[in-house]
Amino acid sequence: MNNNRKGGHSHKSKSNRRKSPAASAAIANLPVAKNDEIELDMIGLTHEGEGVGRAEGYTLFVSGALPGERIHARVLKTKKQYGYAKLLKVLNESPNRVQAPCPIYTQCGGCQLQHMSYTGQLEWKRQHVIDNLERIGKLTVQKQAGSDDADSQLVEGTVTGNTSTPGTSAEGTTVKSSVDQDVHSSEIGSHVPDVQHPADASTSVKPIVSASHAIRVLPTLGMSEPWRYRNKAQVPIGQQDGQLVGGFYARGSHRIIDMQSCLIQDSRNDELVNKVKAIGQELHIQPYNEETGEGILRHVVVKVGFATNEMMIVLVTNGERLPRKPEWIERIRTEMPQVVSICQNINTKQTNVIFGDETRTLWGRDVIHDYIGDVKFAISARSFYQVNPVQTEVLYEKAVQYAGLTGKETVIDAYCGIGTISLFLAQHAKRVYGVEIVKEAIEDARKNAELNGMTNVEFEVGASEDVIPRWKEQGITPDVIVVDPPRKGCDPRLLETIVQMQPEKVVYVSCNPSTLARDLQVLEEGGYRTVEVQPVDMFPHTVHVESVAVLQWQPSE
Ligand SMILES: C[S@@+](CC[C@H](N)C(=O)[O-])C[C@H]1O[C@@H](n2cnc3c(N)ncnc32)[C@H](O)[C@@H]1O
Repeated sequence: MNNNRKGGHSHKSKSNRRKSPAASAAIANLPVAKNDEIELDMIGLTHEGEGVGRAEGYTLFVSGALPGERIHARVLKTKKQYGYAKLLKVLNESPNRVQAPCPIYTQCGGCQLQHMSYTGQLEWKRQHVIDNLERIGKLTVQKQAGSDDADSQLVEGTVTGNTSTPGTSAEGTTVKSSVDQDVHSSEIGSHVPDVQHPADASTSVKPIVSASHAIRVLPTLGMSEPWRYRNKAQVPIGQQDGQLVGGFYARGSHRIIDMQSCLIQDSRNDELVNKVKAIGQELHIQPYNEETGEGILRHVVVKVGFATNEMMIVLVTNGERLPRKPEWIERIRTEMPQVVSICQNINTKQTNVIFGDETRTLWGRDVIHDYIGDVKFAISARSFYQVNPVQTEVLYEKAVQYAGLTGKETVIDAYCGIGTISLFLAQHAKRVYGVEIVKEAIEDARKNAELNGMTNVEFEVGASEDVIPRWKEQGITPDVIVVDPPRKGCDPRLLETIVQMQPEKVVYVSCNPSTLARDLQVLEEGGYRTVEVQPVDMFPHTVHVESVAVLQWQPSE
């Protein structure tokens, strides 16, 4: 590549070109160079699940290595502040190391923590939340979950039951006590490294005031059976050696690796996908080719209602044509009687996005049903529905518990999706207002309210940061605001509006600890106190961490 031809390249980038690795290391005064074989102590894990090691103060990221381990590694790449190394041998194993049960774990990018014990994963997830609160939010976290200090900050009805008891997670999974976790975490160093990982760049935030109170972070609520928890599979279809294949893309590529079974997927979904591949092979369906844009079948999407055993299959096709449609329907119906809905989605765009705009019901209903707790949901081909229904109930119950509702309250549910949390809240509140940016999701939310005979909830389409200020002008005064934003967190205008509306409580459901920490800090500066944070393991064996936090309005004297 000739950097001179590229606009905007500085003289510096030009002069950095084509230096040998050894020369680069020497110039930057690095302790290691590319291809060096070294021994390394691992001190942490990034939010992407890579081990973090230090060689004479220089940070190296090593996939597959765990905190607390001493490893033999080869340096793959060096940059000024950090580099990457390949794990060659574990010299001293972490007590958390286990044999990953999935035979394709290292090829597939779906799970990142299968080589870590489940207890270790739960501890790491809690520590990851704490690290973000402290480093990004500049908030103070109690060293021992469950101390009297935090109890004194809780308002009546906020936290009840055994959820604040360290040592026991949801459904009886025992995790180490939080005291143990703190000790252990400093031993295993499962914290955010001081040197920012490139993938962590977006989490960098402004420095701030430290909070004068300490937040209680509870032990992660895990699953007693943390396998086969997913209710939805989305499988790309291709062809290899004349055979129809479907599974997952090999790490960092779009090469499909055929898969018969995924250990985090419900086995009914695996079975249905395998049947569809076999049927497609017999009916000579042409798989879609990403490069040429030719072929017909792009993806197979299957969903199962855990509580109802109803299944849906969606064949995503590159155009309206699905050859031998009656045979498809007949075969699926007879071979998988749980299927109540067979749909076709049409996607002609050259894109990574799975679904196109048009969905047709080929046979049966256009929705399947499922329950979370007592609330019934209709799930259509494209509607968003949490993929781990068991833990969703745990998460929502926690959110309702934190809201501390008595039946008299007005509640706003921002980023409400298809109204799942709203309907949970509506069972305990006077009135709930839900807002969501996707029109179809709000249509589903309204249908779901009707399905459950709930009349004390209303939904509006729009951006939370636009709609809620309007509600404020209209005189709506919420006692509680619940937010469940996407990974990028809440819009600053929404946070500002919350501070102006001053609801007694804010319940923040988050899928990203770094933006949670950033937003909590803003709310703290606006007069709220974060009382407690509960991490919930919605995605065992992956690095994803869900949390729910409760904040109390606490105006300065
Ligand atoms: C993490 S999901 C939560 C959905 C829902 N609470 C649930 O548990 O199923 C975040 C939702 O926020 C929606 N969203 C994204 N930006 C938004 C915005 N500015 N205003 C309102 N909703 C938004 C997304 O479409 C998505 O449905």
